[in-house]
Amino acid sequence: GGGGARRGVEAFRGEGLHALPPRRRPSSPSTHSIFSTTADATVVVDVNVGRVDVDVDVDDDDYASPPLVSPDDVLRISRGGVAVVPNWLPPRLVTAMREDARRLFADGQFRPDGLTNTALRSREEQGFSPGADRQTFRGGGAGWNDRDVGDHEARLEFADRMGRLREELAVGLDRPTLSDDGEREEEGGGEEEEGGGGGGGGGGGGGTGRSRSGRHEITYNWYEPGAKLGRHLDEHHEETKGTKGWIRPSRRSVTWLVYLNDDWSAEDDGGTLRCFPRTEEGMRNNDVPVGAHEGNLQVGWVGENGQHPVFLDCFRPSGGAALYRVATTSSSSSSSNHERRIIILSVRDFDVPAQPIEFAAFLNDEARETFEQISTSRLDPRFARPHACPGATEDERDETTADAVVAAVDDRDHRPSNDGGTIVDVTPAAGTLVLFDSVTLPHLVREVTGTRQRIAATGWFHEDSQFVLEV
Ligand SMILES: O=C(O)CCC(=O)C(=O)O
Ligand SMILES: [Fe+2]
Repeated sequence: GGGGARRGVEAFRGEGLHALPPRRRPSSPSTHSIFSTTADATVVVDVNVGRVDVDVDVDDDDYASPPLVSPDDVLRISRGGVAVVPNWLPPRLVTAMREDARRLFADGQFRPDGLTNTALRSREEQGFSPGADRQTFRGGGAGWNDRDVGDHEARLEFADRMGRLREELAVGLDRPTLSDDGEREEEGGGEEEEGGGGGGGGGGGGGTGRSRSGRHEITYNWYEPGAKLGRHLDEHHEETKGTKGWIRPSRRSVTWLVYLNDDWSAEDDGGTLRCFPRTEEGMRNNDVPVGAHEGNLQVGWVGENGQHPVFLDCFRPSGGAALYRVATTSSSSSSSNHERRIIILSVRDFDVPAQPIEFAAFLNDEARETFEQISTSRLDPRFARPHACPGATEDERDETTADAVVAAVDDRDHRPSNDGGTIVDVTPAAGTLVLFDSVTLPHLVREVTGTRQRIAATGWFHEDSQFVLEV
């Protein structure tokens, strides 16, 4: 292969460990070796015989690239934080992709795909306005890697890099099915919404959302001046999505964003990505991975710092559902011997109601005191359509109701939901990578206030759903 080693060097950020892929390790376990890597060769120092072998016959594609994400960042993602890595994408590729996106935009290859607050109204009512709505490129006829549109080679190189990042996350986050490429999901099947509640779906976009090369999503995002994206989550517990929740074989697991904007100033240009992660203290006080536990997706937080993930198990032996958290106790004999136990937080097993769902109603008194819900109408405009408002009648499905909801959403947009959360603002500067858990981290894009377009590559790494309903 060509260029693998060079890409590896460009990826190097001067931090983190240099891991060799398993196949480069010596076949004899008795050989005690010290490894180090350079751009051109693998140096094997054989301690036993005092001899130095320089293996220069390394295939570029086998070459051990430096990690694309640090262990610290992986830990941060797994504890409900946001990983931000400036200068992650080589400038050459940033430029090539920005030009590619511009050309595709001029060729009419982008589609409206907004989750602005106007998404509270139905699509037909909405009417698309380029000045307010985000637009997305999901690939030409043959998907992201379509040779017939734009700079196919730049997109291919980028997809390859994201594939390597995905493999690292599969191991680092212990989400093994992230490394599954998956068969292409059947498209067609209509315009079903990923978010289940209508609206733009935060990039969900439904049946045409998948890259044609697999189940993972990879897109370009385009915001004209004036455009923004309301606060939302990128994935929700299946059972909170209504009847459609269980039909997909995979779900969004990790959200990634790579910005392509040269000389972007948050002050002049706006377009800040605002994230609502856990606080540093909360992350320190939690040793349970966020997002899902044994396939049960997270629906909230509990604890003094809102630090403990709360999961929803809807397949209890009773046939009902329960809310629980996971406690880790290290046994006294050995600190490496951790025991995980489940603490049920709901008073009794229950049937998950239709949206809007208030899980707090099912919790015991102590848990209810600190419970903070995610995946809810209060926190996601996709679920806050007029007909989903508590007490809304048929007559109330009008602009007035919608505007009231919009105002409430706007008001809430600019502060964390409670003490367990904090705000992290990210400037969408060229080459910056952002990663977070798709289930647990609310986020929004503030209005683009300058005169330039905000351009990004955006996508989702998928992992297996808990199971697939045969329909
Ligand atoms: O463009 C961004 O910074 C965020 C986009 C986003 O949240 C989404 O597409 O779901
Ligand atoms: Fe999003």
